[in-house]
Amino acid sequence: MYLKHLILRNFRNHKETDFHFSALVNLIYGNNGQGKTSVLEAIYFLSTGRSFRTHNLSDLIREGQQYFYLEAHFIKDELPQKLQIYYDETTKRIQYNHTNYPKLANIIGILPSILSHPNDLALIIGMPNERRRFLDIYLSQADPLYLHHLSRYYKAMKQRNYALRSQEIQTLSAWEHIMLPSALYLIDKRAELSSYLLDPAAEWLSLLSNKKDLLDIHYQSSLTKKDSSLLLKWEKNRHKDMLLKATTLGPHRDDLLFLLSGKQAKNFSSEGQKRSLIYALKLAQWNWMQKKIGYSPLLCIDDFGMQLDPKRQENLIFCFTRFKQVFICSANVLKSKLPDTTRSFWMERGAIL
Ligand SMILES: Nc1ncnc2c1ncn2[C@@H]1O[C@H](COP(=O)(O)OP(=O)(O)OP(=O)(O)O)[C@@H](O)[C@H]1O
Repeated sequence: MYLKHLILRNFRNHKETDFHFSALVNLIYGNNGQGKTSVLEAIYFLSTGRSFRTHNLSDLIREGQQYFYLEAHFIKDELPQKLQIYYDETTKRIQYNHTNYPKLANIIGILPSILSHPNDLALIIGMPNERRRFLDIYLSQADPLYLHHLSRYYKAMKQRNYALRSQEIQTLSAWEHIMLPSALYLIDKRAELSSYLLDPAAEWLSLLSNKKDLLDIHYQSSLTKKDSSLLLKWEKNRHKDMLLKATTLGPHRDDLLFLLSGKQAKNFSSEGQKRSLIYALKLAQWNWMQKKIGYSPLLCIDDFGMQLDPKRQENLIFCFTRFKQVFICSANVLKSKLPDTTRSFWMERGAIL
């Protein structure tokens, strides 16, 4: 897949910006606050129907304007395709080729992408829910059944929590029986993804760090080999859960552990090592998604090379040569370090100069 042409109209600080991208590396560079990240935000929006900076679509409309419009022309399955999104305070229009879609959620999967953003650090230093979200987002994109079980599990668990709070002991078992198949599906798929990510992520990290950082990933599940019945555990925990008014065990409490050279990255690794680990995970995710969907997703990297030393930055650039289409945003990356085939766009006040 290859994003050829992108139009941003009244999107963030872009009035009307027209990008003709290279099928390989694209560098969007310029000083702070000029509209670089907004380009990646537009690509992410076309990919997921969401922004990674706001839940409020009005924030995306250029100040003083009434609407925003995005148009992407891309080649997929060797065919030229087009995706358009228009939004004003009252109307949303989503058109994929000649079909109109009612909801933004319908566009998920049309223009798949992997984004690396500075906030991704939360994946390592943040709470376990950040790491579960990381797994859930990618599993849901690639497997509709996962999304079904995720929603089914959380809905049933909410009901179980309600029953715990209102002391309706007789209904607990029914909710637990609904939660069980979905819980098992979520745990199984998350463990599978974690173990799949390990090899490519370890390989990318070794490349980035000149073989210094050795990665290990463990999915910490509520279901262990020693104690394999969730149903029995929920039953055993009912008294405790009733006191705490919440379900204390299940995939909603699971976590992902990142170890660097045997030590927990969250507590032991330097900032540059954590950033390198994030890049390695994102590149591994790209590998995983490509395998799942059968073609290359777009790779978007915001604030390229942040906190990496020059050698690691150089290694990261070398990694790009293994990918198809890449979009890099940076306020300071040197053009000369990037491959000769890179197409560069210098941004100033929401326009290409
Ligand atoms: N709805 C909007 N209308 C107009 N301008 C906006 C809107 N939303 C954000 N901006 C402004 O757009 C500018 C560009 O933001 P963006 O994050 O894309 O910049 P950037 O070039 O990536 O900056 P940095 O290098 O600092 O990350 C910012 O100055 C921001 O205040």
